[in-house]
Amino acid sequence: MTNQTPIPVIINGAAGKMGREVIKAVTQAPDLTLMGAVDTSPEHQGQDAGELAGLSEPLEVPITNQLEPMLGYVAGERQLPPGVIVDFTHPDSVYDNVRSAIAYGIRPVVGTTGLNAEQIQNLADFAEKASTGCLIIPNFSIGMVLLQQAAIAASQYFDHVEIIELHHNQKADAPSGTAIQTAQLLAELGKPFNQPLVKETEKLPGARGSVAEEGIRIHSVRLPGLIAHQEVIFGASGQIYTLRHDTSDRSCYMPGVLLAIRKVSQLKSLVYGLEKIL
Ligand SMILES: NC(=O)C1=CN([C@@H]2O[C@H](COP(=O)(O)OP(=O)(O)OC[C@H]3O[C@@H](n4cnc5c(N)ncnc54)[C@H](OP(=O)(O)O)[C@@H]3O)[C@@H](O)[C@H]2O)C=CC1
Ligand SMILES: O=C(O)C1=N[C@H](C(=O)O)C[C@H](O)C1
Repeated sequence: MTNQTPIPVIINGAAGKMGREVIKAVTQAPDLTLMGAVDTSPEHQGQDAGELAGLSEPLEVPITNQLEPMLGYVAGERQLPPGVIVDFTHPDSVYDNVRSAIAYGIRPVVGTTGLNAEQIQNLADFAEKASTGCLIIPNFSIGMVLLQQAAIAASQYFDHVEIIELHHNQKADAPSGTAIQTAQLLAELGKPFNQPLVKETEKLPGARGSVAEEGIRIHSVRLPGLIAHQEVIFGASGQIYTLRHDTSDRSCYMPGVLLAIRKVSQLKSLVYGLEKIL
């Protein structure tokens, strides 16, 4: 792998919590080369990406807010393998970012959550027409994939399930992308969950959480001190079965991010979920 020409990588949202981790991870990977670091945050314009990520040496890659020129620059480097852009920005901008990247032939690896089903379908259509790989991964940690697989297995035997997701209080979207995906995976079984035994009244709106597909409920907690956590709680007569995943450091996402960067150029369409590329 190290003898091959490295894959050019752009990080969008490079100055953010995830972006800084990705700068470190990409820089340490011999088969990848960081060519661009994009972020709209005004206070970081022109700052060196290595310095921003706390590396000992500068990377000579300045932060820029100019996404399209950066996409054009990397797309123009014809002697290099196809470029990849990793997006950890904001739910409001990710859709346009991904469309722009595909238009330039740059393969998106999307960690940003908050895309709705219609947006994902539009991006899938766009990627298909362009024959361009695109990965949308609501959660890059292997522990979450394992939790979801255990939850799918359990859902065949339990008819009642609720999801609690807990995150830091700088998170823009709720419920989390991971919780929505977890509910979708359980709903694929095609059976209704949580048939009510009584007529329920919410004395305060939202007390029973949000209702996802097949009646699966999701509750969102936001507190300083948390990073990212999820419980899937199954209930049946006389027993509770709880699955829980805790993130203590954002480095847990980096093996999944690097895998996605290496895999996305082998794809010709949009793929959703880390479990599909493991
Ligand atoms: N898939 C996964 O495994 C994970 C996904 N996430 C998701 O990733 C996203 C980012 O999370 P996190 O790093 O914690 O967020 P941060 O707010 O720490 O970082 C986002 C960065 O992107 C910048 N930004 C905002 N809009 C744009 C834009 N249009 N173009 C370029 N840069 C932009 C922000 O600047 P400014 O601050 O000035 O707005 C900020 O520097 C969220 O959606 C989160 O849910 C997070 C962790 C894991
Ligand atoms: O904002 C976060 O932090 C996270 N976002 C993703 C989500 O919405 O599921 C992944 C992980 O939970 C961390």
